[in-house]
Amino acid sequence: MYQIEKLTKTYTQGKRTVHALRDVSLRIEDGELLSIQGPTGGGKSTLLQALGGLDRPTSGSVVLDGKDLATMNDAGLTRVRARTVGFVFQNFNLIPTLTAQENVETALVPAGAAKADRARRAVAALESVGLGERADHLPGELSGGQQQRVAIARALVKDPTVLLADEPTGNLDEDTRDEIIDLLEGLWKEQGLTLVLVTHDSAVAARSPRRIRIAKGRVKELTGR
Ligand SMILES: Nc1ncnc2c1ncn2[C@@H]1O[C@H](COP(=O)(O)OP(=O)(O)OP(=O)(O)O)[C@@H](O)[C@H]1O
Repeated sequence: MYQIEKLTKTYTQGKRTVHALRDVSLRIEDGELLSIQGPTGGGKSTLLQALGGLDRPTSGSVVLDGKDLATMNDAGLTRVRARTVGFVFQNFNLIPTLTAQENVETALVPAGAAKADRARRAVAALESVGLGERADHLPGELSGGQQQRVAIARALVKDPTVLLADEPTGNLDEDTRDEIIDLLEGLWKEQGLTLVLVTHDSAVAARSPRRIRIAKGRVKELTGR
């Protein structure tokens, strides 16, 4: 469970101070599927980065399973990212010179998994996203939808409890978008994940049981909680 209290993030751009998040308070239950919508520059990615311990807030707290990511030391944050939280991005962020399997295996290195264990788990993760046959393909030999499947396998191979997805369908056509959302929804249900999905796409957000909107750094519930 996430308990976020008075989360504020400011950036300095030259002489200007940008308030990316202003006093955001939010609770996200275990196993919840939450989508985040809002205009560009509203603070969506900043919130996701705070949830994943990728960036420290200016003030406030982000408590995940009783531990505050806002004040945790670097070693603690590395552990959270290695074990507890998986990320999926709009641009897939695969390493172009590594095969699909090798890309997935990279996620197991920080937690110290042995080579044989990494290989076995990476193949199983690729199978779970329907890409068992493509394990030895390079990203450049795969379609956008297939590359995003590899990225999803990489995010989930470490058995995280939380999956954070930042515009995961932003670079895909409508059919592929629907396939990827079907896949994420299926994995969310099967694995009991907490899934937080940033999306510009109302058709994607409409499938979430809970939706929030972030604009000018402030959060509004759209589903009447
Ligand atoms: N590293 C940074 N340095 C300075 N300003 C930043 C930085 N990251 C984000 N910002 C600013 O913070 C505000 C919120 O940005 P954020 O990326 O969270 O918005 P967003 O809702 O995800 O937008 P988009 O939909 O375009 O991705 C914007 O004004 C942005 O310019």
